[in-house]
Amino acid sequence: MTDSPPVDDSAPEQREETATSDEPAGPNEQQQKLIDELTGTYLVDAGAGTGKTYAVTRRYAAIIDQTAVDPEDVRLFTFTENAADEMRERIVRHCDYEMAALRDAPIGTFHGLCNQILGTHGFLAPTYLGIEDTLAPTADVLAEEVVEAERFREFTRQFIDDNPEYEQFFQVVNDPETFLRLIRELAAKGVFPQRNGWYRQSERYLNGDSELFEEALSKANAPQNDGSRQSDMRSALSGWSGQPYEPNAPTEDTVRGDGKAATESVVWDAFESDRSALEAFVHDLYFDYIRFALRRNYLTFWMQLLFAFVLLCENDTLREELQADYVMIDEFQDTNELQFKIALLFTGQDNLCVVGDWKQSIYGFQHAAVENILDFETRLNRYIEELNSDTDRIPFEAPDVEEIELEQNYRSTQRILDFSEQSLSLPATGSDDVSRQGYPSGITPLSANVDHNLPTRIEAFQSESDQGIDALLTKIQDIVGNPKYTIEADEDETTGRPPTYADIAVLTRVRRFGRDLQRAATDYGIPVAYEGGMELFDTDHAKLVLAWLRIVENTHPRKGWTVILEQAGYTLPEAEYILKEERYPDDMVEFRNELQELTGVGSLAQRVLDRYGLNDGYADALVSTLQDTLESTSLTRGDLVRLIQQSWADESTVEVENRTGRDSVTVQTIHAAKGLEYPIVIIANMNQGAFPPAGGSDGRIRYSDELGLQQTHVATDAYDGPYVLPNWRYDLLSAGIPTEYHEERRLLYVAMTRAEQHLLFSAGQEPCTFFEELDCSADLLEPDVTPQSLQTESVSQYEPAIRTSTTPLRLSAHDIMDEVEGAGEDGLGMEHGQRVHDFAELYAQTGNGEPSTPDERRVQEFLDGLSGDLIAEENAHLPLKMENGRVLLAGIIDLIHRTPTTIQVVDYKTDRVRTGQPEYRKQLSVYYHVLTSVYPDHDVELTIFYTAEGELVKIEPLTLAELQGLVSDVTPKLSR
Ligand SMILES: Nc1ncnc2c1ncn2[C@@H]1O[C@H](COP(=O)(O)OP(=O)(O)OP(=O)(O)O)[C@@H](O)[C@H]1O
Repeated sequence: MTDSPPVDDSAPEQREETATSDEPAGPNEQQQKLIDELTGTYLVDAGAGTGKTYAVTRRYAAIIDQTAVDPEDVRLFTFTENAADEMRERIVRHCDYEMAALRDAPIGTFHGLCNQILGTHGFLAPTYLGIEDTLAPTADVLAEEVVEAERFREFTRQFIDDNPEYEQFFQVVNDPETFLRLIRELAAKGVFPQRNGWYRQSERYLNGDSELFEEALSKANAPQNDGSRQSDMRSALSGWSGQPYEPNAPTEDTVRGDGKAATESVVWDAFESDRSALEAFVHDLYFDYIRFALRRNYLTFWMQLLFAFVLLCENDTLREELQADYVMIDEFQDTNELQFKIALLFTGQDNLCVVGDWKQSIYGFQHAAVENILDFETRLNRYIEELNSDTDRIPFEAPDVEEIELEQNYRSTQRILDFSEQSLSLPATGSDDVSRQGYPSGITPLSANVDHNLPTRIEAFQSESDQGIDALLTKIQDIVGNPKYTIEADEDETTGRPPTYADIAVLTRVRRFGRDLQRAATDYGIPVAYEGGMELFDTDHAKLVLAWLRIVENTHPRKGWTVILEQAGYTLPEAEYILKEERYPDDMVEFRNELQELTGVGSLAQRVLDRYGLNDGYADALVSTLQDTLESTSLTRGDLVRLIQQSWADESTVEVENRTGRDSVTVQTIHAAKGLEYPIVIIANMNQGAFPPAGGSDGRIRYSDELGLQQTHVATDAYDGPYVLPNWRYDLLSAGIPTEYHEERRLLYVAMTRAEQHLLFSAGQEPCTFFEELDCSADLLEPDVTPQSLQTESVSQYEPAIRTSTTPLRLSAHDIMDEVEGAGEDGLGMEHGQRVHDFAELYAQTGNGEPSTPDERRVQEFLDGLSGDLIAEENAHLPLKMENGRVLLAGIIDLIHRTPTTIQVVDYKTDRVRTGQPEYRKQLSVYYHVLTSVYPDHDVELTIFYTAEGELVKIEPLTLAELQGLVSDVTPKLSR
């Protein structure tokens, strides 16, 4: 803690007012500039609460109000569906369009907009990577990471069996999560495998970036104190000789040199060492996993972006068709490299506007690239060059970038704005020297533009306990109703009102603290509601369901019984006796038998939870998550036991949100609080190891921009192995990259700027460096919580935010057909029809098969007469956007006959009558619209081959609008 004087918290705000909260003056000058200047490339990198989103929505409105522009001509990327909806609402308020006209406008998340194009045009996208499987629009999108993790585990087991040559890597890493994280990270960079090698410029990334590394090395290996002290890198390498490296490792003297810096020639040799075996392994694992997913008909978010990118790169006609005249991206600091490139591929003219705040870039762990905004112009030009290297994909070059600064803040008091400026230059640990890192730490000062008449308090407090929870609760009790913490009130601007619980937000860097606080608060009767990701599998609910599943599925039933008996109050010796004798209580045996009768996992979980009277939000979340997991994967109930256990071990989280709307304190992680604002913010748990969090290192095979693909350990036969030893090359190289805490500082900035009126910091007995370095002295606070009775109306309940399904309603093409008498019948029974189809499929695919009926013979003759490629039994899926949701019409095309210019659809009918033809027309029309989008350069023709007569009948397709009409007739209640 610095010795600076305590903040004078009683001084009223001193600043120039330019607008009042009641009477906003309209856009300020800089906002107006952004709204008025509609063409060209703009970068708005401005602080929190400066009205970026406010200005972007008005700019969008101004663009579409131009006569020559329609909403379809403007693509706007956001980061959540909610943000997209809110944007639409805001836009409508400022333009001549009604909401209905904006419903189909391309405003949405990267995933949403990519999914849309994949649904209509993505069928062949995998072929561009040399994958023969197609991408069905019916593919499930796995939204939950736990589900993907389970699928990936299944994949790795198979991959290990099939690829014994990669055993050395599986010796080094034995948790599939490491690989999945690595694959996701590579995908976020735009690094993709293709059948032979890597896609486009991917390989460049894998070998590291020598310029970047040199830059880092020059900092880490620069002698200190004007050359009198050794470099950080050299001191980090002391103790090298004590490491169990392979015999080929250089000696400590060699790596450390005899001067003040480490020997760089050895470092560069390590940088350039051959890593082709590692690359080949990662390639095969990555490529095979994509194929695995396609074959199981699922996609993940990152795969959606990957395929959309590939499609936009490779299909020139489609890209040109989809390119918009104007492209805007909100929250640009959260984009990863691939998203930036995708947005560029969607940009048809030099009218690009990106808006964000580098200081709020806090999603590095999800691979957001803060450099996208920090080095916007350099990256923009590099990506355009990269994408245009072989053909002109982006129809403009190196645009002039105009930067617009927004400096007025519409949220916090001036005191808070000034105070939060320090966050980006505070050291995060004792050895973290921010001044030497050459990273932006200066902030454009912001001025408050809301009329704040009341004093601001900025305080820090500390207590003798570990986390400081009781002191924090004491402070909360002190704040509520206390005139010292008066906050603004709409009804009375000058005198304000004393705060309630709901005015307070407690923000924490690590999730677990939120739950600990909630528990302690509930014990004292203080209303506190945690919002954000919860470890759903680490609850009593999940443990009981798991225990019963173990018993029912007979997978370690002993473990299951132990939990159940303990829960029922049996002592350990009693439980042991029961287990030994297998004499379980009758009611439990009865319940087990009852569960064994149930088929669905949802109903099983529900019954278990009912038995224990667990019927809260967690229960709902658990049942629906388990149900979703089983539905979207081919897992059995037995596999589910493993999944729950693994998710529990991985601390996997499921989003829950508090829906009470009662008077309770909100507790959130800083990540969850981004974009929100509260009158009073307490940044809590500022303790050692909690901010920045301790541990959490990456896996043993990892990627970094500087070093590319690296393995931290190697499997070796040295020393009469086999052993897994630390990789000396990696240790040497990583010593050349200083550990950086920039994102932690940005998190601190985000946390501070959530406060409107008062800002507090809290720590326990071992505060973190941030807390100690704050320009605000801390008071010692003696915990003195007064137990109170929790008002029922303020009891906070966890309510899981159960994801509304983004999956379209699936219908079969047959669902839109009416039954017609005589149609579909051939008088020879259903089996006859099926046999004809089977024969036709086999003959088309292989040319083999002997016809056993006249119908089959006619099919054979017909097929023999076709000159083009034959594709039999192909799945077809037509996505349709309906008034109130999305529908997917699915069917199977009997035969596609493809020539260089035409696509002929053939449907075999064994009917003896023609009465069904108008209904078949509906079915074939579905195929028509699928195939015209898959083969835009071909003429598509629909035909029915009546096998009874050998007659080929041409069918005219219905329009899309007619199909939509038919769908709405059969789905009057479609409500998704
Ligand atoms: N010119 C203005 N006049 C009045 N209110 C404004 C003005 N500009 C922005 N605001 C208000 O300020 C608040 C913050 O605006 P907005 O959410 O657009 O900021 P932001 O820069 O996107 O914030 P963040 O960086 O935290 O996401 C909103 O309530 C918005 O309506």
